[in-house]
Amino acid sequence: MAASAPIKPTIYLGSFVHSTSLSELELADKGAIGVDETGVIAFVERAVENVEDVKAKNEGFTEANVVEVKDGFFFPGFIDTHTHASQHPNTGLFGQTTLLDWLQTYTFPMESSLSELSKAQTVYSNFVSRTLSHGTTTAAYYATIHVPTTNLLADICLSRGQRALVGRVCMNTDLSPEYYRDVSEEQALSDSRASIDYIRSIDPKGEIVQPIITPRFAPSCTSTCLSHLGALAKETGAHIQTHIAENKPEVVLVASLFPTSKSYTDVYDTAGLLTPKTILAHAVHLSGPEISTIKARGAKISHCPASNTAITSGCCPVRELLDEGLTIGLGTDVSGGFSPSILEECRQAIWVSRFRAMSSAENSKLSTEEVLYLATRGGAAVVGLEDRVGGFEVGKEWDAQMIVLNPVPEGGAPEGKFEGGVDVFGFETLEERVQKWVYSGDDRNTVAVWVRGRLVHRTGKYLA
Ligand SMILES: O=c1[nH]c(=O)c2nc[nH]c2[nH]1
Repeated sequence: MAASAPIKPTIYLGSFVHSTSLSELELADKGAIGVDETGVIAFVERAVENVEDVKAKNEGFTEANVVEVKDGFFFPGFIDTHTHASQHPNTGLFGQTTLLDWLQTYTFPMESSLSELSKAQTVYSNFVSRTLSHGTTTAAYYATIHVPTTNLLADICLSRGQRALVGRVCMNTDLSPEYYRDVSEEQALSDSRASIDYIRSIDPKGEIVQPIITPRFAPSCTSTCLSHLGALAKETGAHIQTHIAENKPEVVLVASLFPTSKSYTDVYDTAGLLTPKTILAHAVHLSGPEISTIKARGAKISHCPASNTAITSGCCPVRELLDEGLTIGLGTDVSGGFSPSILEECRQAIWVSRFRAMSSAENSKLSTEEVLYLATRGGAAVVGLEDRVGGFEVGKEWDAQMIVLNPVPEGGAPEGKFEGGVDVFGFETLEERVQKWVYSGDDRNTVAVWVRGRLVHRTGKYLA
């Protein structure tokens, strides 16, 4: 279905849960959320006893569809602020490597092979299906240096209805192998421009897909290349994504490659790459002055805890970054990260914060409420969609997932009865159900997913 084709007004009936602030969730037991024919939330009602009354009193909803959640709740779609679609086949493959040798051993060979259209079609279609199945309604994607297959990823997101920022990766230094690098600064610029133009041609209003300028990271780009990309961002108003201060040897490498820069952050700042539309992934090893500069420029942070642990980059001081007032979302960072699930990233963010609390930083523990905020409203602010998605308010678009929690049945699973690894017994409060989902849930609990009111994923038994 075309992204802007009208849909039937629908009332989403039953419990809903969303963040109202960093530390608070609203848990509404008997909700009714009306979504109009454009996919926008028209009303949000609480303590609903009878859906017929809701239909009668809301103009345009007398004939509305009703989608009811039983044994679960509606939750905002997840926002993955940093992931590499092109590394998906490597998910789980990282061995004992750390960032710089991991790139050479696993990442560049895989990415370079995605010049092939048929392989890219298979990998990207699969990854979009996989992330949707985990409730990811928006993703900031890295593709590869290849324009045709980067554009293909944007086509796939648009046709599947997943919101996406799609980036053609730029890298022109000999950190990358000869078989996989931009041959010149000019090519990095012109290929980036070509991909921006294409993505804007298929979705001129950027309702579902938008381009994002993607210098891989400072060691992959010459300062001229970075400056060209900063100027391109200014000219086109496009978003920017890159990596920063992920591991210590990388920080040392940047200092040696850019000896006149004050810091890693300064390399990007000098090139005009730190803007309110910039997403900086990792940010594990930043100094105080760097944090101040990032804040002053309004750039955003993608916290990628699974990846930071898997390739042993470090423990990002998220509590301190939040206290400094930075805007933060979560990123799966496949395939440094080993899971395409933002729910998994919520758990990993909590664990990393607790390991920090047990070692040095007592007050660093993140709560369930806080990570769910980062996964939704925080992520929305990171990708510049905070006015449109991330929570359930009138005027926001219906990007949502239906979560169902069922106990494991004795002797097997009767048709339509069993979803996932969360056992509920009927006496849990809604708050307890949410906690249990965060710690033991997975994609089996995500039985349906919508973007702008359109169904983009469902399990076989639901909403057939
Ligand atoms: O986690 C990461 N994944 C990458 O692909 C990458 N490239 C530079 N720095 C990186 N970090």
